[in-house]
Amino acid sequence: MTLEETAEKIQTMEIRGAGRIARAAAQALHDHSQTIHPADLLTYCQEMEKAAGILVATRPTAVSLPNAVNLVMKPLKKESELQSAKKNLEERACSFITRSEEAVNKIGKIGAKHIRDGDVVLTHCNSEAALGCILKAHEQGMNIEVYATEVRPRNQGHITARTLSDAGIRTNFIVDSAARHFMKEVDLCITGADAITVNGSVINKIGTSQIALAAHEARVSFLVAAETYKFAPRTIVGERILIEERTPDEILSKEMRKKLPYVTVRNPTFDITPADYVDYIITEAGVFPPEMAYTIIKEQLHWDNDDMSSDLPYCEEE
Ligand SMILES: O=C(COP(=O)(O)O)[C@H](O)[C@H](O)COP(=O)(O)O
Repeated sequence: MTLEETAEKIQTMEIRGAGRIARAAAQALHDHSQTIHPADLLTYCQEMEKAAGILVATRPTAVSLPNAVNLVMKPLKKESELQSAKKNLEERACSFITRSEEAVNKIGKIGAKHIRDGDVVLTHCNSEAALGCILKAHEQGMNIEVYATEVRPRNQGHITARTLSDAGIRTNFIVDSAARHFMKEVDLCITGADAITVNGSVINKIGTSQIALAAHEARVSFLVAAETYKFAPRTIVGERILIEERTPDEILSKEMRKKLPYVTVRNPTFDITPADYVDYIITEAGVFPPEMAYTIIKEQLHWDNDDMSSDLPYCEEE
């Protein structure tokens, strides 16, 4: 698959979910590096930088995407020779993919410890990190039941329901607006995250914050399962996470909209759950309260003030 094809698949959501997007971007950079034959290091860096820009522009909210691209691209600046620059970049891409897969597995194992036999768990959207916890608990013999939301408008809940059903987990499939109605039957909620800010706010699929609010009201625990590369370093210096708003076609067809001249369709893809409504975040490095986001960014992502300035350019002309 070419880099442009990967970018297109991420944009159209054929590849979706923050972890998968990050791994696909790393793979695309790896493959692109292997495909191109630049004359010198500077040309290589410039071509890779262009490729990185194309990938990062596909979806604006999942911080896993720029974080993955940065991890692969940033050390390029220190390279002095073309062949080793290529080799090292390709190795970093592969190592990110491996670490990302390992992180999801680890989160499943850690998360399962926070689920008790007999629990009723509610999940929203389709998060491999959140589902990993539920699947692991089931695998360990716990008798659990799940409420899975539909997730309008793109119906990611259908994938979640299929995965749970295939695993033999009793699942109640509900429309998004039924979450509060059923909250009294739920023991804990687990979702994934597209981004986590320095103040512990969690950005995830639209509707997550309403579910967190309903959980808070019902005194039901609300957990977030997220790899450490979902934390957003530049929120330390006040950068806001952009909430993607997708085409109205996902909600009402052009034909329908033509008949409703006074109606504007709004389609935000994610929302922000304040840290106050999040009990804790399950990462591959352990379980943390949302208030510890700063420490995770500093200690797990190893970001320093230099990193804060700018990600681009990854290469500098002599
Ligand atoms: O909101 C979504 C997916 O949104 P979309 O379908 O719009 O990409 C998921 O909950 C997070 O990305 C976490 O997923 P994961 O744990 O798999 O990274």
